[in-house]
Amino acid sequence: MQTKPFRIGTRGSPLALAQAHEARDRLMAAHAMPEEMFEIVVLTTKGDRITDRPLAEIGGKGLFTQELEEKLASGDLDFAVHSAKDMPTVLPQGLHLSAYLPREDIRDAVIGRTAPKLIELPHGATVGSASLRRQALIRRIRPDIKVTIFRGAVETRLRKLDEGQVDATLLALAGLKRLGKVDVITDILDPDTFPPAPAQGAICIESRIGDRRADDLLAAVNDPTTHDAVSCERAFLAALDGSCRTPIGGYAVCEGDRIRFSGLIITPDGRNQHSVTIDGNRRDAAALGTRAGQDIRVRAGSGFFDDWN
Ligand SMILES: NCc1[nH]cc(CCC(=O)O)c1CC(=O)O
Repeated sequence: MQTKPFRIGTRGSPLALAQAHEARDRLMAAHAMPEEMFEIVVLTTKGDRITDRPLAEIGGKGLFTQELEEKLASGDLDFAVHSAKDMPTVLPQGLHLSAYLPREDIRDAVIGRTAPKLIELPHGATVGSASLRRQALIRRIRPDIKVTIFRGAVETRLRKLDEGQVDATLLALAGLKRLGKVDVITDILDPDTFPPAPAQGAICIESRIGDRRADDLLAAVNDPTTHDAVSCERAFLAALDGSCRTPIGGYAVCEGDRIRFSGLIITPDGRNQHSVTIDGNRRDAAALGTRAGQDIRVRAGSGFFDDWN
């Protein structure tokens, strides 16, 4: 019987802590283990420290994960808990995403101050968001809207909105639910017209490849439906661009042994886009995502990516 507690690494934001606690609670329940068997270890990442510049500018993917992954690789941590949406498509050698907790709602939520819905905002209104995808999708509906960079923890963004810095902001419904803040939401966006980021709403657990003790423990909390859907979405992202500089949206839905995926790429001004829908057997989830990404890549041509990079 193992007696040394498992060390679970997480960032320190309220959302990250809520996710780490959810992971620990599910592990305790699945294995009838006491709380003392899990130690939550809080680390600060580069993405947490730099809050005044767009993520794509600081260096894109990996900003929220590098410190955790170093400690995971060195054996200082047994697992790291992340928003799957923040994970690079390529992980450091020796690490893998070994479990996905049951997914929360995948949709984006609007928190409107001067109007509840995007289409009702005043002409020339300002929306705060640092996400290229949200920026592009907003401009597709409302080219007159100004999107300004809006970063920081969910609480910080809500405070800036309250102070009147912007007319509205967009946040993942999943994060607001996990923080118990759904009361601020004024509208929820349809994923078919406003596709979420790949892996949005999913919590993943990263561990060392070949760590049998970790694998045995994590298998009991893995949700196969979330695993397959997110694997498909991440493969789509990987086939297109891992750099975080291209607005990409898409989501997969599993039904029985089938999976259906819809995705798009769109220019930041919202004027040009290519979309794809594909379905197949759940067994081939990742291959379907890859094929969808390659299909879009061929149709868009390299010029589509060069135009603004
Ligand atoms: N990029 C930051 C980030 N990473 C995960 C979430 C929300 C939770 C999730 O999507 O699972 C957020 C904030 C947001 O987009 O509102």
